[in-house]
Amino acid sequence: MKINKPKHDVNPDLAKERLKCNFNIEEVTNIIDGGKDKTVQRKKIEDIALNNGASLDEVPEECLSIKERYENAVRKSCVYGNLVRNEMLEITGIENFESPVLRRTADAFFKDISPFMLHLGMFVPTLIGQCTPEQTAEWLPKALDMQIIGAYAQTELGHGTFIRGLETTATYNPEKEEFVLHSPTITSYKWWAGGLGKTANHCVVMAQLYTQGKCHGTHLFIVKIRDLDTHMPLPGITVGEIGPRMGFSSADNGFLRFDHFRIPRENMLMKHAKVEKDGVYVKSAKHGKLTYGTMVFIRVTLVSEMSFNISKAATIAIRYSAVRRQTELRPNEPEPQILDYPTQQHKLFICIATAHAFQLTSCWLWNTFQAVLADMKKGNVDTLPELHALSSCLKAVSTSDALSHIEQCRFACGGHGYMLSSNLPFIYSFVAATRTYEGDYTVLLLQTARFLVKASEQAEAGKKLTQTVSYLNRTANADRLNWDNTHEGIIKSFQVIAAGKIGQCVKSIRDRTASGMDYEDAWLMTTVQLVGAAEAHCRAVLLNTYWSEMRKITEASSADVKKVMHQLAVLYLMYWALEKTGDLLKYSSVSKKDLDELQRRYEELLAELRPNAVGLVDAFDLRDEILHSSLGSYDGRVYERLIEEAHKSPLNDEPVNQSFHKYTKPLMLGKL
Ligand SMILES: CCCCCCCCCC/C=C\CCCCCCCCCC(=O)SCCNC(=O)CCNC(=O)[C@H](O)C(C)(C)COP(=O)(O)OP(=O)(O)OC[C@H]1O[C@@H](n2cnc3c(N)ncnc32)[C@H](O)[C@@H]1OP(=O)(O)O
Ligand SMILES: Cc1cc2nc3c(=O)[nH]c(=O)nc-3n(C[C@H](O)[C@H](O)[C@H](O)COP(=O)(O)OP(=O)(O)OC[C@H]3O[C@@H](n4cnc5c(N)ncnc54)[C@H](O)[C@@H]3O)c2cc1C
Repeated sequence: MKINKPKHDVNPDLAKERLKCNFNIEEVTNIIDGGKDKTVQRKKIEDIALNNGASLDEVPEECLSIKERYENAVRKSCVYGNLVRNEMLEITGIENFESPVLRRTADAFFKDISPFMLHLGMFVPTLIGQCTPEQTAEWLPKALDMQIIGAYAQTELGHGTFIRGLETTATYNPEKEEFVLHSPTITSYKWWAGGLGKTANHCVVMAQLYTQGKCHGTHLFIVKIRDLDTHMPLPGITVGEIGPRMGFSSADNGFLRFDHFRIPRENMLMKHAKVEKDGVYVKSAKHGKLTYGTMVFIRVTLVSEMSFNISKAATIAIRYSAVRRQTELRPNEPEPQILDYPTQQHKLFICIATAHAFQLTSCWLWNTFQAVLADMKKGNVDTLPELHALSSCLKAVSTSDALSHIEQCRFACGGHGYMLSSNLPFIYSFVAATRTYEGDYTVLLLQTARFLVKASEQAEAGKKLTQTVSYLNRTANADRLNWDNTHEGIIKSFQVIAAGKIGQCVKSIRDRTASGMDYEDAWLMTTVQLVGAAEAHCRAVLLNTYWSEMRKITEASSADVKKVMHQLAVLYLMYWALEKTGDLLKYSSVSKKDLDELQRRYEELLAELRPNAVGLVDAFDLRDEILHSSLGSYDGRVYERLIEEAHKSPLNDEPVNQSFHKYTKPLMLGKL
């Protein structure tokens, strides 16, 4: 594999690490990309970005003012958008406009985020999923060609989670064949939509549909909010940016208020329901929640997005840990590389394993999603509830795990990890938002719990369950599992934990209703346990999927690659078994001796993986221009880069800052 040659000598410690690596790095890269041809395609697309000015910021993004950051991000988005439409989509195929490769390449342009991300990320998928064929023909080519730029305006100031509580109204007027969009209250302001504040000229709006005097619940509408020539907001539209946030600093999350704003009837997205010219409401969907389709789609894609973000953080922290030396172990001996500390390995190797676990699970989830779409095309919506339950818990757990692993990577880099130039704070604050957006962590786990409680009751009644919950059929009446210290045994024990927790929830709800509580209150009182049960189910799914997909995907691999991929998966199983010892003690016959043995094996495994650590992150094949990190670049010039970045601080533009003469000196002289 052609590695982009570093311009400088590689740090000697890092160079030695690469010599220690005992597997074929390119083979692992191909596995991660999904095949050799995919690696070639990815590199081709990355080359297009890198040869066209990506990563060329004279002043680092973080040193710009809010306005400058936004304007710079728009400039780069236009260069990038143009490359996407003219060159990259030709390679991926237009149907793969959401390809992870495009997403990954975008990072070569944006350290933080593109104000156009939601255009491709949510606006376009909504058009694809919610339009009739006529509407698709009208809007989609314009959106893909970026003749119109869109946002997804669902959340309001008063409601994000509870979609049924949204207050924006779309009232149909049959005389004019128009909908009137209105924001009746302060809490009905649309709030948060990415790109809505300053960038978008269109948006998809979720609003309560009224026709013939009746409310039919939330539906989607496409709305032009700005003049395409002047970009001025149209009369009846108040639109702006919501203000600085923890991350997303180069984008324009927006607010939007409608004052009796009129749109043509055809602007209701009518794939699943429509309003006839005379105002008659017709529902064609066989499932009530198909208008939520974009959210399901994004939840599915976020699992792969989390893999990518963990792989960036792990690459930075592991390369840095190979370069960094700290603390004498024995007098007069060189200080060890911090990567030699088992505590450091404990923080970091799980990140490599998790990146693989999420990548393989995301491919499996994507295939499940495609199968459900195919079913729905044939009019069968029976598989949707399982997909919703699965995508909800995997979105919740993958974003939450990614966040804590990335924070560990930052801890692993000590003080330098706190520098924006390390890129870890950017990655962290980007991922922090994913735990909330597209469905809050707790809320989504409670969605999965609804499905699990029903499934458990069906298992109790002797019904055969679908694949991801079929373990409930086997474990419904199991009390404590006999501990079996094999890999399959660990996976089974997680299924028994999940089944036990779900069973306990069902019992709590029944006990509470039996003592006179109504079902809603009994459910509410049990929600802490229900979240735990859904998380346990998700862990069982993740462990099982990672293990079985890893074995499948490495069937034809070389022995060394097989070995290291196997070691990572075993590490993942052991890590989670040790994290959940309380649950294992409760639901299996595991003994203190078994757990001590597991701990010993885990520590040995860290040592076995140690020589391959740098090779494993090199296999993620993240070019420096995508990584943007003073600590994580391929050549390991950590200290030189930290100094170079420090010199870029605008505060170093002059030797004395004017504030000295204005304020400090008068203070020193007692003249203030
Ligand atoms: C041009 C240059 C471009 C440069 C950039 C390049 C970028 C490259 C491409 C980018 C690629 C990828 C990046 C992607 C980035 C995305 C960024 C996203 C940003 C964030 C966007 C948002 O946040 S949008 C807003 C999201 N909001 C939410 O998620 C809200 C959460 N709430 C809900 O989902 C629901 O309201 C609820 C699930 C909590 C409950 O809903 P509701 O009250 O209506 O339902 P009920 O409780 O009554 O349930 C009834 C039954 O329905 C079931 N249900 C609920 N939801 C669903 C569903 N979605 N599907 C199926 N079934 C569902 C529910 O379980 C109930 O079932 P029963 O129990 O059987 O009754
Ligand atoms: C960076 C970012 C970008 C975003 N982009 C967009 C966008 O482009 N378009 C868009 O429409 N929206 C967007 N959002 C909004 C996002 O989807 C919502 O913030 C998210 O769905 C959570 O809703 P909320 O803010 O109302 O939180 P709330 O629902 O108010 O949550 C607050 C707390 O209450 C708890 N809670 C709420 N309901 C329940 C319940 N039923 N049971 C138990 N606990 C509960 C939650 O767990 C949480 O702890 C974005 C948000 C962020 C942070």
